Amino acid sequence: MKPTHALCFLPAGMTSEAYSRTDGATGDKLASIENLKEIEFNEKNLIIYSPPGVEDELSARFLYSLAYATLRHRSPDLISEIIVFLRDQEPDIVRECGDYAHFDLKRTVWSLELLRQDIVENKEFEIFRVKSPDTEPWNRFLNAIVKEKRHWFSAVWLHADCYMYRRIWSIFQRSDTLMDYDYFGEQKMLATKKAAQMMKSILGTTRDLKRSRDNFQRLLKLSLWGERSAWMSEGCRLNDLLVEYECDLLADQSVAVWRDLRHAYDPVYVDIVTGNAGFELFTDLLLADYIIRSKLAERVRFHLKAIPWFVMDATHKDFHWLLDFFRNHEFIELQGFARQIQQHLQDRSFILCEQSYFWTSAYDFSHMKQVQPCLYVYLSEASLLIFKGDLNYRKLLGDVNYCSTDRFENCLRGFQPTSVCALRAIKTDLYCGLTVCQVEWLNEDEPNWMVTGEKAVIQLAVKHRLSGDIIVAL
Ligand SMILES: O=P(O)(O)OC[C@H]1O[C@](O)(CO)[C@@H](O)[C@@H]1O
Repeated sequence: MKPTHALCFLPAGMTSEAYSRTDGATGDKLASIENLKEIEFNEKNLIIYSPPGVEDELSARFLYSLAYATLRHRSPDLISEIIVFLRDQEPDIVRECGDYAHFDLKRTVWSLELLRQDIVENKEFEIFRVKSPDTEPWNRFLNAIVKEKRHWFSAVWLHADCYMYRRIWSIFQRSDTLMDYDYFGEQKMLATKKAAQMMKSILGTTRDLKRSRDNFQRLLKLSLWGERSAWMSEGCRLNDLLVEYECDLLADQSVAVWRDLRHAYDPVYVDIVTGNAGFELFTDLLLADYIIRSKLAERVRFHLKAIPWFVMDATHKDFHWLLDFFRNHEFIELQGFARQIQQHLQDRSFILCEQSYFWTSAYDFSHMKQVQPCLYVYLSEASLLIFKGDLNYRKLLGDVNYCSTDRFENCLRGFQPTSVCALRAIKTDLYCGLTVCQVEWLNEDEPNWMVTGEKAVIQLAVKHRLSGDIIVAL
């Protein structure tokens, strides 16, 4: 069942009556002018005054949707925040990137302002002109979108979201001095530093955990909840928190994941398509370390992002930065963990997969077999493929507004190189695999529950690999 989002995502400052009564006669004058502007924008851009229907693709063309609220407010705000950040950090950036960065920054800020304006005015998507390894595939993707879906507010939301992050990156690619600069790097590093104490105490609690179903579930759940900020607060205890979070798990197939892994044929590989950097990446490493030490698999392979992505996503650079951070930290527990990871990398029980731009394309995963067959085959060598986070979940479902009770495996639309597990803290109005009425009950309690990241799911679609059968026929 799908919820009605009628009251959840009204644009800021707007009442539901304002939509039904457009005369603006009541209330404060300024608010009415704002309301009128919104109405004008909506009419000009053919915004539909309803939430998406079942099996519609999410899009900002639906007024009552998170996509609309994001494109109308959050995305332009995010670009403004980058601009403010660049201005504040100019002296540091010039120190890091060289004197000429001063001039490049001016041009970069100007281009970011234009991009912001593009979104605000609902312009058409443009093809990319700056040469990068993924320019051609991106342009092929953009050229294949039907004309009516090439604008920010008419596009599939997933496409618009990914396109925005790729556009931001391409602005930085235009200048020699800033092309390697990670504009989200500072946030990722600060968050990691804040979490050091917590990571130290978790390492203390999880050291030498024996192979058991309970311990596996504990580490899987830790990796799921890895981005919750409560972890950072002083004095919180791992087991207490995991117990407290249990009631926020709307679907929990962790036992099935354990069973699937235990019965997998050799050689057992587990692939993790990571989400956020910092503390969340630390929890992924902890899970991977446990998988190797308890001999559940002989190899864990990590897929990281090739470019700065959705603010906190982990890139290869973030991975190496985290290792250095641990190595040089005053806490001996963190130093020890760095040595352990280094050892896994050396003996190839941990593999950092070759950088793939597929993860930072706008393709949903059902297109992988056709667009990136080598990656599909590579993933099919694994016995278990774990996807972290909300964005990966949207890519699994192709941003299709499935009925919330539809089975997870039926919503993957053919993408199943192997057993697929989603560890997802819910941040978007998109779900499947839930029980009847679960969404309605949650809506009654708190209409915005689906954007807070407080509820989560562990879901699994099993695909058994036959013994010795590593390569999947395309
Ligand atoms: O870091 P995560 O969990 O992948 O979340 C990214 C999500 O954040 C959002 O920007 C919404 O908060 C979505 O567009 C996206 O799905």
